[in-house]
Amino acid sequence: MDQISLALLSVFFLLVSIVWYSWIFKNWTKKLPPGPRGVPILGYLPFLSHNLHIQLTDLARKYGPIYKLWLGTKLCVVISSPSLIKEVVRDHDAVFANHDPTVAGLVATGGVDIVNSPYGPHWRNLRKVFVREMLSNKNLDDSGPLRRYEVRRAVRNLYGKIGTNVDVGELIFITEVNVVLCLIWGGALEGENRDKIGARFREKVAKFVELLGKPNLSDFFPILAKFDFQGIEKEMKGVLPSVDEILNSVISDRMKIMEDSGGEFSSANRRKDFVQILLDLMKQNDIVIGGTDTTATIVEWVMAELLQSPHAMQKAQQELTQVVGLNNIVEESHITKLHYLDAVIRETFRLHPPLPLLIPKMPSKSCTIGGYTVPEGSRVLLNVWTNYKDPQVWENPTEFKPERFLNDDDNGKWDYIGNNFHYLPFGSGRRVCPGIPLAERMVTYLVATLLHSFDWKVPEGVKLDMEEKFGIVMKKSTPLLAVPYQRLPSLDMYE
Ligand code: HEM
Repeated sequence: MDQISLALLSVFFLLVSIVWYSWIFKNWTKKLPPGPRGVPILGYLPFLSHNLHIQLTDLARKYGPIYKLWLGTKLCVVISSPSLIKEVVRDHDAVFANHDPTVAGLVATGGVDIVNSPYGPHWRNLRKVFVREMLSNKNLDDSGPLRRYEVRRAVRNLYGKIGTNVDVGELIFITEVNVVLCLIWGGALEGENRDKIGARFREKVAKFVELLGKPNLSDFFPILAKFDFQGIEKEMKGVLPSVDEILNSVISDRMKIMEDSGGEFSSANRRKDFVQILLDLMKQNDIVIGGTDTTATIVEWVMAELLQSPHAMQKAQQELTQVVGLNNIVEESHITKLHYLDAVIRETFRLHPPLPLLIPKMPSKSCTIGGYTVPEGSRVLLNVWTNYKDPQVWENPTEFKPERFLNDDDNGKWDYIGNNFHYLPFGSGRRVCPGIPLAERMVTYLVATLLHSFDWKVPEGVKLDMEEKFGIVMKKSTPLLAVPYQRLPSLDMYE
């Protein structure tokens, strides 16, 4: 850092102190939640650990289910009991309907994508078209053959790798990218592009997601944002062109095909504003990135848990033999009959929720939660990870036990749509994940196919590492390597 930057930083800290203390004074009369003190100006920032979900859980034990952290000038409120989460996403849903985008997120998307758009007409239009047009039951049913094609392609890809180490996350990522690309644009990565671009794309997406979640001084001292002291904005700007370049090549191919064929976009019954919204949606990388990274991550965790619990792996495979048969291959129509596998997936979502703090929310006005004031503009983290480890609700919470989701009396109790505040892997309320119907189908279909077609083993001499690495999307700390062995009498059915 040069002299000028240092001088600027000193002036800045002086100004911030004034603003900070006057803010504290203004809010003195409000009953803010309890929380650790931290140090002047920086607040709790210097104490944040890299495994934030665990640290926030420890703090909840000390300060209770709602507490505050000062991170620079930003007040962060962490909420972790189901009853208080309900107050946020059900009782005050409209007030908490804004996400709180990071500077990196705004740089990446311009703030006009579904995830980062403020709650209002633009967001409502995008979301409505996305849900009604792209993720409708009809569109999902119509795109079934596309998913089948992609999943079978992944299995064929595995033929050549029998007996060797496979990076499970990478395999699933490329498959899922193509599924989402097909669903949104009707186009996918083809030919040599598939493996070459697919791997490069994954690397860029990993960086993109990492930057989104990285603690950034610009977020905690907005006045500092233009200096970009940590260079996160610069790094994001460096990653974006590669991500866009890959996506744009698919988009422009599809646009050309649609223009040449005078297809559905020019049909008279489509209103111009609707077409514009649809085109806006199609250009959004947040959907492709959000949808693929989360799905690949949970499939990797499911496979890791099953490799660690051979008994559960065997039970899931027995169910597949019964429902699908060894001379047949898995179809999406089998999914609703795979009850044990469904429990395995729900249990994995509980142990390793891909978004352990959901997406940070920002109240549009001050609001009372659990008797405490949550001021307008603060950052609200809903720590669902903590809830899933609560021994009052989950017996032996750290144990992988799919059976806990197999109680007949629980019909619908553990759904994904956010009605049960003890279990919210996809969030809840107005901003609940709109991708649930696709995610649910894809995760089950992918895992079912992998388990039905192959037996899986941990590579010789490798110790299975189950450590989590905190981020907006919480991944395995080391990628899962596993070795496939042929399970079906013949793999010709996949040709
Ligand atoms: C395992 C898979 C997935 C998980 C765990 C997941 C989880 C989530 C969560 C927790 C949220 C935030 C909810 C909230 O703020 O309360 C979210 C939002 C979102 N998800 Fe997903 N998601 C998954 C797959 C997908 C897929 C496949 C798509 C699209 C193809 C998708 C698109 C989105 C979008 C667009 C939003 C933002 C919604 C808004 O702000 O209105 N997700 N997701």
